[in-house]
Amino acid sequence: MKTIDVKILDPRMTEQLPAYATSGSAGLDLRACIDAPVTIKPGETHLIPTGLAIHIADPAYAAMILPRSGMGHKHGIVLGNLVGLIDSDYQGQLMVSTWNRGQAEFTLNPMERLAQLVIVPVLQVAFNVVDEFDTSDRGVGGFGSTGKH
Ligand SMILES: O=c1ccn([C@H]2C[C@H](O)[C@@H](COP(=O)(O)OP(=O)(O)OP(=O)(O)O)O2)c(=O)[nH]1
Ligand SMILES: [Mg+2]
Repeated sequence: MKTIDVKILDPRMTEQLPAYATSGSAGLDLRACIDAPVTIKPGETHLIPTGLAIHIADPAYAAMILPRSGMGHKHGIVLGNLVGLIDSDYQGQLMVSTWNRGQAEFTLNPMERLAQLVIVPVLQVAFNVVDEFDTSDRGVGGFGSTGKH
């Protein structure tokens, strides 16, 4: 397993470092490091601190912040940026843009698990400028060009 550096910015996280819930888990749950409950009205977005900073350091990796399915499906709590992308050289606090896309108020409690972090491989590329591409099966077809069924 790869190891990355983490800074604990909120002492409450010392005992609750994100961990894989099962041996096959892809995500590490992030907690709302807030001092008091935060009520998020329908349509509102709040930037919620997680009490942690990570430094991935290796440009061949990044982290993504994704919603938790239960929060998104049951409570309409998803991400204001839809997906958070954490650069390998980012050293600041992990922040969760928390959007209530539902119809009802949602109260986020201190240290509640609100989103999840996934570490993913990344390939950095250089551009080779061309006038024409080599022929491909798809060509420029997209946006439903292969039909519905
Ligand atoms: O949900 C998120 C998304 C981003 N970040 C941090 C880590 C990331 O490396 C940095 C910049 O994110 P991004 O590049 O997506 O935002 P930007 O609006 O382009 O800001 P910048 O100009 O700082 O790159 O903000 C978070 O903490 N949470
Ligand atoms: Mg950016």
